[in-house]
Amino acid sequence: MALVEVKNISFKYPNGYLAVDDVSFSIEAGENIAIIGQNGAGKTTTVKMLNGLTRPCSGDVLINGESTKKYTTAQMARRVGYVFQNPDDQIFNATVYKEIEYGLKKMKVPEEERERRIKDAAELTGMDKYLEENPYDLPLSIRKFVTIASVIASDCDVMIFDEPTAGQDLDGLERLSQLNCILTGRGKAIVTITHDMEFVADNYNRVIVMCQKKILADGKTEEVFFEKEIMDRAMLKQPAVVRIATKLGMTKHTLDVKELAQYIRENI
Ligand SMILES: Nc1ncnc2c1ncn2[C@@H]1O[C@H](COP(=O)(O)OP(=O)(O)OP(=O)(O)O)[C@@H](O)[C@H]1O
Repeated sequence: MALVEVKNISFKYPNGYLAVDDVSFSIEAGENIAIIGQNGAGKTTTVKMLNGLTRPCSGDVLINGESTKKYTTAQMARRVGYVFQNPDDQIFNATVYKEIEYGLKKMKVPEEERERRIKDAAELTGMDKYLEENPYDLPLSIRKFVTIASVIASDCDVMIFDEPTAGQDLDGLERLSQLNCILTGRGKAIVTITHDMEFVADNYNRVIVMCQKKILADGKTEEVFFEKEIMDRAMLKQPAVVRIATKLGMTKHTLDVKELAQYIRENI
């Protein structure tokens, strides 16, 4: 049984706009998935239905085989954590420590366990040096890690990151890569919405391409990225390694720059 099963979900906003149309996919524990697509494709609306922030108008989302219809949004937050695109939609406590602790107190996690989880999440995200700071005295890129730390501390099975790479420097991107590895190693499923195709090529085994409210492709990253027609239809730019390999006529689909360099050395 898959950890998450999304079955034919659709969603219409109150103004009647259909934002997601009959979308289905499943997620296994330990999977690392990027959801990509142009602005307005329906990515955020789709992932919000995974944790109950938005309820499907039709279809269903099952977590560990159980329909999310039975759960309140608060109950869902224990299973599926969501890091908003804009951290300022999420942060409201006076210190980083209290911000990470907030959800744990709500979940009535005992004090000792709370402290252990806060320490772990803060160390993983590099927030350990900011614990007594007011989040709003920190730059946006760091505030994003404060919200990531809160979700890590909540220890959900599924963690959704909406545009985590936006505004991050190389250090932030490397930290995100490490987090992906560590969290999937712990059996967490990571679902990331991003417009950063280079980051996807380097970090995700599977991509879901959304286009005009529907899923256009769902498969191994190297296979999908080499399908120029799909990438063009979704208005997505292929990462540099794919464009170079294609121009060179390399038959093997690789996203590995070292492998591409070796091919060039041996063949050109
Ligand atoms: N509250 C709302 N009311 C009406 N329409 C909305 C609302 N929120 C989003 N939409 C519309 O739904 C569509 C899908 O939005 P969504 O945010 O899911 O797309 P997205 O793929 O995540 O885009 P982006 O990459 O820009 O975040 C867009 O056309 C958007 O304008």
